[in-house]
Amino acid sequence: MAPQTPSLPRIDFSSENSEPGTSSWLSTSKQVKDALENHGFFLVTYDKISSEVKNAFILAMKEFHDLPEEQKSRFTSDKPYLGYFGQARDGKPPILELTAIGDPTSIQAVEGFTNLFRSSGKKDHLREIILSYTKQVAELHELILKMVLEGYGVEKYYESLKESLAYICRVNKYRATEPNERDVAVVPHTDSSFMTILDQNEVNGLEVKSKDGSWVPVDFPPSSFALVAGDGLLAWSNGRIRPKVHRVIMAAEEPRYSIGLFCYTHGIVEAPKDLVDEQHPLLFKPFNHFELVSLTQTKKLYLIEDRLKVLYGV
Ligand SMILES: O=C(O)CCC(=O)C(=O)O
Ligand SMILES: [Fe+2]
Repeated sequence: MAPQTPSLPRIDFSSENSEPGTSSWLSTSKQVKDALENHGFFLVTYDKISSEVKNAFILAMKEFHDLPEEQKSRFTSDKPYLGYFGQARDGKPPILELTAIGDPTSIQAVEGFTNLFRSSGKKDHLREIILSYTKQVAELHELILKMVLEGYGVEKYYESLKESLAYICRVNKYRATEPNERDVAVVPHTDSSFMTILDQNEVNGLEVKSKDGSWVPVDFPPSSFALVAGDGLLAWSNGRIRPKVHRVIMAAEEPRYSIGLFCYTHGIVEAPKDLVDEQHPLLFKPFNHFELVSLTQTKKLYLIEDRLKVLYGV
């Protein structure tokens, strides 16, 4: 039997719980808010994304990673956080190769990626798979965001926030490890996104840091996704939601594929005035979200949990 992760909150988004306006919607929104404030993390069961769509997406990414190094490396961008990255370490294949596609719900952006493949049949097929998967996970993001706003009684801001959302899809491939090899493949960090939805193949490896400092391995139940709070939610909630520290440990006979759909805003991140009062003075100056992403990368603030305070603290 798969190991249980009892200390991590799990929320069921079956259709009757995620229909806006119903009483179950209100109680699910409360669960979302409580899980985010207490853990910065939850597992969500959501059966609207079929296993066929998910498996086709993972297979497509496997095909990409099976391409020769030279071909993969041609996927680049002028933005420091997009493109393909994979570097051999100590003469061994890299433990982690990552591929970050900006704006992955737009046809043009996805074509920038699928154009790496030579056959036009393959390009069309991959484009459809990527768009189908990322659009459905983006819908899940929007549902969660709507619940967060509902939970704080500020759903009036939902439409304008939704209009400004921007996504990055990052696929991580972790190679199988050798017997007795146990690699910290992704060091402890928090995400600079508003929030991130993580999905994976059947190989575990993600761990989240609990309040007592211990590491809790995350086991993904069927049809579930992990929701990780990032810096954007910290600023927007005016300190009520803390980003979750997480890492990846690889010790597995099979490669692990994980997919992160990182949710950002195109514009400025700031706490709504309703969440600022005498008990909750404003903690961060309004900031441009993609400036934070660039600074995190170029100033090497990736590992600094308090980077928002350092950069934009009031
Ligand atoms: O592979 C995972 O499960 C998590 C990866 C991660 O934390 C990240 O890409 O920011
Ligand atoms: Fe992360």
